[in-house]
Amino acid sequence: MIEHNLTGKAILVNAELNKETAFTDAERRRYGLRGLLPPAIETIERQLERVLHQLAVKPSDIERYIYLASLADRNETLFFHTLMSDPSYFVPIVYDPTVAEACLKFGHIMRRSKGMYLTRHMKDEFVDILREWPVKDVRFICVSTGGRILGLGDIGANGMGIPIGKLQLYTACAGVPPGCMLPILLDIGTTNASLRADPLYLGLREEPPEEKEIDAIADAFVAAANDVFPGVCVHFEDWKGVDAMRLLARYRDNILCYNDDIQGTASIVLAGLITALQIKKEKLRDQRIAFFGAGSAGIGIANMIVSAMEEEGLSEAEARARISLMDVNGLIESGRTDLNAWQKPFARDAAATNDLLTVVKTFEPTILIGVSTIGGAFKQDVIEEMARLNDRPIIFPISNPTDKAECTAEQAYNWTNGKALYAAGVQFPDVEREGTVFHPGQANNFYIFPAIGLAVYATRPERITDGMFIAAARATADQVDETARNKGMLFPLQADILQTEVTTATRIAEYIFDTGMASVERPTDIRAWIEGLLYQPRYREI
Ligand SMILES: O=C([O-])CC(=O)C(=O)O
Ligand SMILES: [Mg+2]
Repeated sequence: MIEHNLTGKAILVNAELNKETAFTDAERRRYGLRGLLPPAIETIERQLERVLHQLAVKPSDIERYIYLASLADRNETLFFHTLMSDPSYFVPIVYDPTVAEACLKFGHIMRRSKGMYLTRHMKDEFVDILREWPVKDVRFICVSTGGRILGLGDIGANGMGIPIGKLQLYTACAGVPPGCMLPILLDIGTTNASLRADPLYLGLREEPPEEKEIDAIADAFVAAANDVFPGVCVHFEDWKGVDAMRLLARYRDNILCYNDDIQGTASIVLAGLITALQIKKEKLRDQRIAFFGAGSAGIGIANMIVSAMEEEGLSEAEARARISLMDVNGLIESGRTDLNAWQKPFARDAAATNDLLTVVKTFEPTILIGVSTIGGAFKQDVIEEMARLNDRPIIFPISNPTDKAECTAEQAYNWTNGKALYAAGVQFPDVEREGTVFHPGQANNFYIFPAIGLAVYATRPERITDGMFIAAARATADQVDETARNKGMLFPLQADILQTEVTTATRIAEYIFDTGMASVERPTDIRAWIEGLLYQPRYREI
């Protein structure tokens, strides 16, 4: 039973309460809905049929995205029922890659405002403004400045599509109840001059301030969020890389927060590597890993790999020596004077170069990871060299959306004679080659952050640690069985995403209890307890 004091039309425009044609006769009488609805009384399954019919006649995924966004505004239950009925079909529509197009066009396609917009000019009033949010028990805030959205760069307030989409996946992929979530766009301005010149742009038409001011705004924001919503988890998403790393370091030991681009991405890449190395029957500690890209994702992955190698007995220095990074200015090597604090520990004593092929030839990596946002950066000669050096090269071009991937699945399989163990940030279709079907993996953090969310929702820890993300990686990898691995599959099936993430969340929760970080009592059966908390996309009595 949902508590409320609404009647008539007010119920039909409330997305949480609205059931449209599924209101029973008794509810229609009780709330004065009789003449406001057509006489048919339908099940949610019949309503889903109508949704699918309407989606089928849309000409493109962006149109389907717009339709689904309006459905979410109108009828939350039916929206999640739709997503959860076929996650492998719907995730690419409400999330990457379609959400990329939606963000680029955000000011043009917007219908109804969702979540909250806080601007830098409201800094002294963040508390009062957050109190305007109608829900008091907010447990998750996903906040972005839009400073680096996916591989699209700075798109300012257009980035709002990302906090909205990420939080929808907490529910669709891990069953976290949707009412406790708040997407926020923290508008600090944008460096994107063409957006600032677009008459339909919805954000501040200003350059962002300097780092010190950004930190002051972020400080005011996290303080206000914790003041208004005690116990809230702040999920940072798609900030400019250096801001992301600096602010994670600033807050991770002081408040309940995480950065999905740094920790979530690292966790899913680690999961893919664990599976790939199970296929190869090798250890992580023996690998040599080359990164093309050394921003927040690259550094996040590199650091998590170092931690995982340390667990296998290497020292930190030994682990770092097995990693080579490149950024736009070339190899991260000790002669560089432009390295940031997070890159410096990875500087190698090697000759300066900005040629990836040279790095591959000299460093001889077993694993190549792309986090550069430069589409097509893994050229044929680079991939062929990886195949010459390795019987089964591991190739992970993670940048997204699709046209930013450093190489496609088809290229990787063709250029390695089908030997590559491949995963990208977006889902590429299966590739058929000389009678064999290859299944490219999707190393996307959506396997991880909803499960972290569910575990945090259940156990209420005071901090989020890298250990939780490593536990999530291992749990995800453990769910790829031998039959799947034999087919070269690196991740669990997306069709089973809810079961997968509940299992992952159970493992994270166990870790949280084992390490004494939970603030609730340990139940005897953690999985059953977590299952009891899951949101069900079914109509409840009102
Ligand atoms: O959203 C995604 O698909 C992955 C991600 O975090 C990013 O690219 O920033
Ligand atoms: Mg992101």
